[in-house]
Amino acid sequence: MGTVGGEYHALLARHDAMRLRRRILGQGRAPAPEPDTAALYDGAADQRLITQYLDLVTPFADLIAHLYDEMFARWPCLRSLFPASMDFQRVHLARAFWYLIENLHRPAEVAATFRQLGHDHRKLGVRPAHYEAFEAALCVALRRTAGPRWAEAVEEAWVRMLRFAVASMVEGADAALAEPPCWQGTVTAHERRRPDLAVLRVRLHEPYPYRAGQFAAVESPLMRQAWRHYSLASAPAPDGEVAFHIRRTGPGGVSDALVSGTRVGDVLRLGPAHGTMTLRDEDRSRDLLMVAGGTGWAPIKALLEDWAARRRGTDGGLPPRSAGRVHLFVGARGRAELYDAAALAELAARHDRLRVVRVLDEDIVPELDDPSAGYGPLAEAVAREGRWSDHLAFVSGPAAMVGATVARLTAAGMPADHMRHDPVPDPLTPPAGRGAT
Ligand SMILES: NC(=O)C1=CN([C@@H]2O[C@H](COP(=O)(O)OP(=O)(O)OC[C@H]3O[C@@H](n4cnc5c(N)ncnc54)[C@H](O)[C@@H]3O)[C@@H](O)[C@H]2O)C=CC1
Repeated sequence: MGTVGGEYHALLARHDAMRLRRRILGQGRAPAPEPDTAALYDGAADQRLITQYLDLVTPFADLIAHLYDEMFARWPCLRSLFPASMDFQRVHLARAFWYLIENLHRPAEVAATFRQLGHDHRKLGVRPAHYEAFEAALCVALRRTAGPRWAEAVEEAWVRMLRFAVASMVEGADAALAEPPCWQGTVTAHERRRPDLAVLRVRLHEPYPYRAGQFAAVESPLMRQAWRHYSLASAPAPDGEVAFHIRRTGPGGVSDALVSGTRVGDVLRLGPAHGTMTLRDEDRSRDLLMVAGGTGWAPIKALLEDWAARRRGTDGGLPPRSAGRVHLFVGARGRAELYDAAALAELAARHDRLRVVRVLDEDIVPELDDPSAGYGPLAEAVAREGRWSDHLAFVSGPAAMVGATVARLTAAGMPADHMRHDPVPDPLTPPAGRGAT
C-alpha cells in the first residue's frame, strides 16, 4: 500500500474514477434494489447481549489499546493511515463504540450517522479491506480484554454490530464517489489576531461545495492524518476562498500547527462540509437571533454574510424580499478577546436591520440570589435582553455556553425547532473547533 502520501491517494483516485465511470455507463440498466440493512438488522437483540457483558470490556481504554496493537502488528502498512499521535483517535473510537451500543435499538438512525462518517472517512484513504483487518483485530482485542468469562455469542453480536456500522460507512463512501475525497487549498492569508488565535484565508484548488454555517475537517501538512473540525468563517464566495478562525488550546496539536506553524503558501486539506446550522430560503423574512461565544463567532459570521447576500439578492437564490431583523450577541471573556471587532463594527454600520450586542464577562455582575446564575453571562444577557420565542435562533460557541443558551431560550418558551446549533455533545465527531489540540 505504500505511504498515505500522494502515490497512494492518486491510486485510490484512479480506482474511484473507474468505479464512477462504470456506474455512469451502467445507468441505462435498472439498478438492483438496495437491501434495507437497517430494517433487516435486529439491533435491539445485539444491544441487550453486548450490554449484558459490557463490564468485561469497559472502560474501553484497554480494548482499544489491544485493538490497535494487534492491527499494527499484523498489518504494519495500516499505521500510515493514522496520525503520529493516536490519543485523539482512541477517544474518537471509544465515542463511536459508546454511540453504537447506546443507539443500536435505532438502527436507521445509526445507519444515517455512519453513512455520514463513511463519507467523511474517504479523505483518510480507507478502503473496505481495511475494515476487515479492523474486525479481525477487534475480535482478538475483545477476547484478550474480557478474559475467560467471554462468550462466543457476545463476540458474534459485536461483529454484527461492527459489520452493520461498516456497511453504512461503505454506503456513505460509495454515494459520494462523484466528489473528491478531500480538497486542497493554499493559505493566502494568516493573521495572528491574538497570541493564541489566527484567522486564516484559504483558496481551494477545486470548487468546494458548502453552505454558510457548516464545518469541515482540516489537515495541516505538519500533522498528516490528524484532522480537526473548524467552521467555515465565510459564506461561499466566487473566488473560492474560505476563512477559518483557529484558537490554539495547547501545545503540539493541530490548532497549534495552524496558529503557530502555518504560513502563506502552505497547502491544507479539507474534508467535505457538514452541519445543519444553515439558513434556508424560507427563513429569509424571519427575525433572527444569533448568539456567538469566542471562536463560535466563525460560523455566525458566515451566516451573517449569507443573510446579507440573500437580502441583496446576490446569493443566486430567490429574489430579494424584505428581510427580517437580526439580533446578534457576541460574547467574550474580556475586551482583549474580541478578536474580530473591526468586522463586527463594519457589519453593524452597513446593515440597518442588524443590532449587535457585545457581552463581556467582566462587565457582568452576577446576581447571587438568581437561581439560574450558573448559566453563564452570555446566556443570561440574551435571556435578559428580549423575548425571543418568535425568532429563529442560531447558537455557536463553547458546548457549555450553547447548552446554557438553549436551556434559557427553551425556558422562555422557544420551541426546539426554532433553534439551530451543532449537536452538543456531538455523538461521534468533536464539533467545530472542539478537541482542537
Ligand atoms: N473555531 C471554530 O471554528 C469554532 C469553534 N467553536 C467552539 O467555540 C468555543 C470557543 O471557545 P473560546 O473562544 O475559548 O471561548 P471562551 O472560553 O473565550 O468563551 C466565549 C464565550 O462563551 C462564554 N462561556 C464560556 N464558557 C462558558 C460556560 N461554561 N458556560 C456559559 N458560558 C460560557 C463566555 O462567557 C464567553 O462569552 C470552543 O469550544 C470551540 O470548540 C464553535 C464553532 C466554531
